[in-house]
Amino acid sequence: MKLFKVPEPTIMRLSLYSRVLEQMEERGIPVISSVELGDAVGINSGVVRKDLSMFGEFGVRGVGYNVRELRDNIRRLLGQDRTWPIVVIGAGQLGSALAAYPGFRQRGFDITALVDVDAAKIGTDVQGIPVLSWDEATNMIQEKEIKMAILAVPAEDVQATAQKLVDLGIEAILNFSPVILKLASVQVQNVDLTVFF
Ligand SMILES: NC(=O)c1ccc[n+]([C@@H]2O[C@H](COP(=O)([O-])OP(=O)(O)OC[C@H]3O[C@@H](n4cnc5c(N)ncnc54)[C@H](O)[C@@H]3O)[C@@H](O)[C@H]2O)c1
Repeated sequence: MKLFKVPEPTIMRLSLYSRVLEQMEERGIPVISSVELGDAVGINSGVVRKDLSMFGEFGVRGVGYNVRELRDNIRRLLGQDRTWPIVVIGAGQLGSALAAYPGFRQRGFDITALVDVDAAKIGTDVQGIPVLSWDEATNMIQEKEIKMAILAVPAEDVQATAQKLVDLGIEAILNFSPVILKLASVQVQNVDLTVFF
């Protein structure tokens, strides 16, 4: 496959396609057309065809795409064919719920630990995932070369915490805290669930 930079909206659509293809594969469906895939994710089939053209010509005109082959290609492109260790910062209600969600692991994201400053939480676990102090987490992030973090701390702690993560070598942050992070040289995705209502 060619190496190229895929635009962010395309990446978002690819992960939707990947999810639909996963369900198709589970149901034993071998082939899917661009119209069916478009209908399943609510996107025009022309956009689907354009997105998928980056994988070359393996779609068969008038027949469709091989479900497994397409899914494997998309997974590879999205980096879902390997495991990414992640730390969750903040073992509160949100951080604990995210850590307990099994879907992350199914998609190759392995939540290795939670980190908290609350002595009552440090040393406990969330469904087997340990809650560490910053000292413990600092060692672990460096030893395991963890590059991704989820931020679920109160607003006032966000900027300093994010900077600490960058200094530890974190390269991508999914930020749930209600602060728009200003950071150079790292990928930040700010998530506000209320936006989706
Ligand atoms: N984006 C969204 O849609 C969305 C939804 C819900 C909550 N939130 C935000 O997520 C954050 C967490 O919410 P919550 O309900 O889990 O809060 P919470 O109070 O239950 O948990 C916050 C946790 O962070 C810990 N903490 C504080 N400072 C820390 C630091 N420097 N390092 C590590 N841990 C630290 C606290 O001890 C606590 O355990 C808040 O900022 C909240 O506004 C966002």
